[in-house]
Amino acid sequence: MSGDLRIGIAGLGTVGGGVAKLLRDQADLLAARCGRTIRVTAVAARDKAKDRGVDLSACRWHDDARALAGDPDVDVVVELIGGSDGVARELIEAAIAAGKPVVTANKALLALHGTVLAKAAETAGVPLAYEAAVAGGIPVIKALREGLAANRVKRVHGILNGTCNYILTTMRETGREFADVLADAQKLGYAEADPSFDVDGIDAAHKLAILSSVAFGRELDFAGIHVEGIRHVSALDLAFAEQLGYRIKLLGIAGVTDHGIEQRVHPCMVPLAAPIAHVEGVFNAVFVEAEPVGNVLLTGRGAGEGPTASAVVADILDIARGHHAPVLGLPPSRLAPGETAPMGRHYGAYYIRLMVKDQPGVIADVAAAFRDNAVSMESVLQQARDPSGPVPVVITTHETEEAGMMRAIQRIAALGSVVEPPRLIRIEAL
Ligand SMILES: NC(=O)C1=CN([C@@H]2O[C@H](COP(=O)(O)OP(=O)(O)OC[C@H]3O[C@@H](n4cnc5c(N)ncnc54)[C@H](OP(=O)(O)O)[C@@H]3O)[C@@H](O)[C@H]2O)C=CC1
Ligand SMILES: N[C@@H](CC=O)C(=O)O
Ligand code: NA
Repeated sequence: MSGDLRIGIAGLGTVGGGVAKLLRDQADLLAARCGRTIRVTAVAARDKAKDRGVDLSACRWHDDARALAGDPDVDVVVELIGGSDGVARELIEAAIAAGKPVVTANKALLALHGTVLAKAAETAGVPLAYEAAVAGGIPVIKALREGLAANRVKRVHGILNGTCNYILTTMRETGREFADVLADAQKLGYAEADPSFDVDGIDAAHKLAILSSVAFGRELDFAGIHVEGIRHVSALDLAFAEQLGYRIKLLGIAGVTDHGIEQRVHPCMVPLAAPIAHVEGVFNAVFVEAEPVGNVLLTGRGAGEGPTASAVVADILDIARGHHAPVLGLPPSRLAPGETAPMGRHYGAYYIRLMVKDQPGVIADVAAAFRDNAVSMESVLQQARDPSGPVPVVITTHETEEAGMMRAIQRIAALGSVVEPPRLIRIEAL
């Protein structure tokens, strides 16, 4: 490709609008960096009349976004609609079939159909770029696929959802309620169209599936990921965590274990001494452990208009320069099958908070449930004394296998003296 690079943008919301503005504002810089002018020639969204904060009157408008794939004035299709099926998927498939490079931020689509789409793109010989889909503005796909290409990755973990990190940080700092803080994240443009994707850990799992595929050279296995969100993290747990020398973060973790590659997303107790404990607000972080490089920590903004547009435009620039790497880091025929180690085999330490009736024998019953399932307690904390109502009891354990821990928790939950479902948070030794 030479001459002007003509861009068609589907979706003009937080990210699409941001991309149009960034291409306008940095036009000279981008042209200097790739030796070509990058122009938006066509756009599509639902509402033609909506003000996008950028003049798009010179662009062709398509009522049907899928028509961008066949528009003769579009060289590159940028999909910023979202959703794991429907128009976004059909547009990307049509663009690949038409031999047009695709840039997308759509992690939901890639997590579920990434292997098939990557194979289609490789077969057609067209780039499928998705830097914005994982950790927004942090160039983590480029880092793993290119900068760290000489390494064998052992483990990758990170804060992959800006909305959850913003909520956990703000709840801890201000004592405000979960729903109230979530509404703020939605106003700031961080949250997904359906915010339950954020708070239930699904968005982080989408990103982890992609990250893990690129890190370990495997087909994606979103269905195999163990996923828990942050709805049950209470102000009480946030405070106990600090008291014990931890901070609670929603982490995505993928790593090599004796039972295969583990993939899990859940709230974690992270030691306050770990750098990731201090990644706050909408910031994301990705920590890679690899040989021979050692440890690499990347941090930056994972959501919002500017950071996400930054990643989308970097992908466009790569295409303008004629630079592209295999979609998932390896030719599709070399990808290993995507299989995930069973969560029951996870081996780690745990924080458990019980609300119990303050009466004799409670701790003995709890300790017996742990003993019978080979779980060794590290500490027990009961601060308040209140014979009239339930009191919190916090237990931390030594490292143990998850399956035994779950059997113990089931037995503890059934005790008459335990008045609420036990709260369990895994402790990560980072
Ligand atoms: N927001 C963020 O911080 C980040 C978002 N992403 C991803 O980027 C993508 C876009 O997200 P975001 O910009 O936040 O979403 P928004 O909801 O802000 O924007 C979605 C856009 O898609 C348009 N749209 C929706 N349905 C259709 C359709 N059927 N045909 C044509 N256009 C349609 C909407 O049109 P209209 O405006 O007319 O309603 C809107 O312009 C998603 O995949 C998301 O996961 C990735 C990283 C960060
Ligand atoms: N909803 C996502 C947006 C970026 O992917 C988040 O909060 O991180
Ligand atoms: Na990124």
